[in-house]
Amino acid sequence: MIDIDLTATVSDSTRRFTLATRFASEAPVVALYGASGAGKSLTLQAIAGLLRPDRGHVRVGGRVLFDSARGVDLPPDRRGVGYLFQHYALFPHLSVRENVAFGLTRWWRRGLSGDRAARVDALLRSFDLTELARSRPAGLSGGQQQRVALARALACGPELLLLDEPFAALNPLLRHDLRGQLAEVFRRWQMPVVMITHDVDDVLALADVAFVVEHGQVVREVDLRSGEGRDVTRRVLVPDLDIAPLTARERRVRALLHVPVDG
Ligand SMILES: Nc1ncnc2c1ncn2[C@@H]1O[C@H](COP(=O)(O)OP(=O)(O)OP(=O)(O)O)[C@@H](O)[C@H]1O
Repeated sequence: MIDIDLTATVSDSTRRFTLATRFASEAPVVALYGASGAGKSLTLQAIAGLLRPDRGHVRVGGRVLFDSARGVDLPPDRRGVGYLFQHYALFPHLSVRENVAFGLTRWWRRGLSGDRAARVDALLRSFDLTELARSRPAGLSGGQQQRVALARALACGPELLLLDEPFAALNPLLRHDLRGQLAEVFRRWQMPVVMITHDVDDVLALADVAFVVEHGQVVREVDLRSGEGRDVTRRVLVPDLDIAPLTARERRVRALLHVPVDG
């Protein structure tokens, strides 16, 4: 269960933006969907503890991560949250293995103990990165970089995974293929996910519930679990099916999200 109700104000010398976001869901995969600048990344940062809200609460699976009324404000490293940054933010001077190990930062500085080294190796295997372990990120494909970033986000054993535009760094063809892979990661790791996107196809392929964000506020909730189930995810995994016309469900979801049916 994720339960968010917060307000935050960010400003610099020329701009001021107010976030007043509120949503709650028990769905495994929640999407925050909205246009660029709507306030999605700031919401994710507030959940992760990278942005301090003015007031409100952030609760995840019964744990209180932030509650202004109760004086609770856990630091990022105690929130149990894995964060996949937009464009992945891999460290260019570190190898794949070192990047993944960085998810265990505090121990990394003093070297990895046996247990943690084993965990990193298991993550590398799990994301099919073992053979790339000594490579630098610049030499990797977009999909490989995404896998490194996911492995790093999962290294600390988080209870919630936050994904900021997981496909933003990829070309459209690769996005299509990697949606299926990400759906597989969600199934395998079985942890709640909050994903932000401005692509309706990400929502259709991956989310159970979508919250539409506009001007710093959640204005609409769309439950994608009703009706035909996860047929759209199957269509992504079987690309040939993608040439089929939109299903009735896709049309309904696009209408709810206010996306043109041919858009
Ligand atoms: N430190 C800041 N000072 C002033 N304005 C800011 C600051 N940080 C973000 N903003 C503004 O707040 C708004 C919301 O930003 P946010 O990054 O959450 O948008 P977003 O919905 O994630 O957009 P995108 O999809 O492009 O990443 C934007 O207009 C942004 O310019």
